[in-house]
Amino acid sequence: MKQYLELCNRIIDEGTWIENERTGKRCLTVINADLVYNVEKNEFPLITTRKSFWKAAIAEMLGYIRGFDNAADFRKLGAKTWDANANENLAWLNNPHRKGEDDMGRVYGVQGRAWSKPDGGSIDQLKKIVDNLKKGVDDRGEILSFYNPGEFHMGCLRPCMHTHNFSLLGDTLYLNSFQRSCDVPLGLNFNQVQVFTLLVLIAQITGKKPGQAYHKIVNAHIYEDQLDLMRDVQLKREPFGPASLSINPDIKSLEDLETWVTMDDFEVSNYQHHDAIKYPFSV
Ligand SMILES: Nc1nc(=O)c2c([nH]1)NC[C@@H]1CN(c3ccc(C(=O)N[C@@H](CCC(=O)O)C(=O)O)cc3)CN21
Ligand SMILES: O=c1ccn([C@H]2C[C@H](O)[C@@H](COP(=O)(O)O)O2)c(=O)[nH]1
Repeated sequence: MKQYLELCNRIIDEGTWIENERTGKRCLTVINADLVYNVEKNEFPLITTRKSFWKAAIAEMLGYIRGFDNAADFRKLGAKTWDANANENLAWLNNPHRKGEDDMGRVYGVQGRAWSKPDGGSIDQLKKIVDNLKKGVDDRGEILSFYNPGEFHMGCLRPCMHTHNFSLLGDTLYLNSFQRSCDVPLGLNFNQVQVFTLLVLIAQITGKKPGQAYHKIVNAHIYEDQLDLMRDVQLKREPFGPASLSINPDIKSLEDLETWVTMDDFEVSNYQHHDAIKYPFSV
């Protein structure tokens, strides 16, 4: 929580106003933030200075793991987060690659599970990582990358958290996650939960112990219409102590994650938080 608050304060104290063409809004912006989550000690990085909808964040990550390309599938799992990008952005609505209502195109999980090969067929990056880690193998290239510039024109948004790099030291699993662009009031609240949960899940299904997760953010911003709420409401509140996450121990394989897992398989304890804050969302 402390590192989140420090980043928010840093943006407010040192940020530069940048005009963003895609959304037509100005963003108060800093470059480079490094967050670390202690997954080993189960210090779940939930924001406490407002209510966090952590189940939607995990649902979104599970949708990426399943390779979803449709906002309706995310909704069924419990995340409405892709509705706007799939159905309200004019550039995407006019894109000939859009397959209709709720289609997100070739984004995130599609790249993670079915990266198209130029010579035909596709690559399942996540399955390769899980298979290797289960055997105790880290080939120093255990990388799940959603960033495929050759297919940006076929998706509604370029991935923000674009790369997850796993590493094995003995039987401890580490994760470095890279994010190019971060909406700190809304997105980061979700992304922290996702990095943490991804490491816990992959450690659990490969029989490893989770260590630390390292989260690198490049462009960290607050949109102009979010600033007052962040500065005058959220940052005035006193944070509470960390919560912890528990996951159904029956989840044992990638196939389990792909087939029967729901949000009922995740529980949070000791989550003390202030009231919800409704931040504006920019499409
Ligand atoms: N401008 C922008 N910011 C983002 O954070 C973002 C995007 N676009 N586009 C793609 C995804 C979608 N994400 C989202 C979308 C919506 C919420 C959101 O509205 N969260 C609310 C309520 C969540 C709920 O009720 O389930 C929140 O208070 O956290 C969060 C992350 C993160 N990403
Ligand atoms: O997981 C996510 C997904 C998206 N975001 C934010 C970051 C930006 O505010 C927008 C994406 O806009 P770009 O113009 O493509 O950078 O969505 C996030 O914080 N986390």
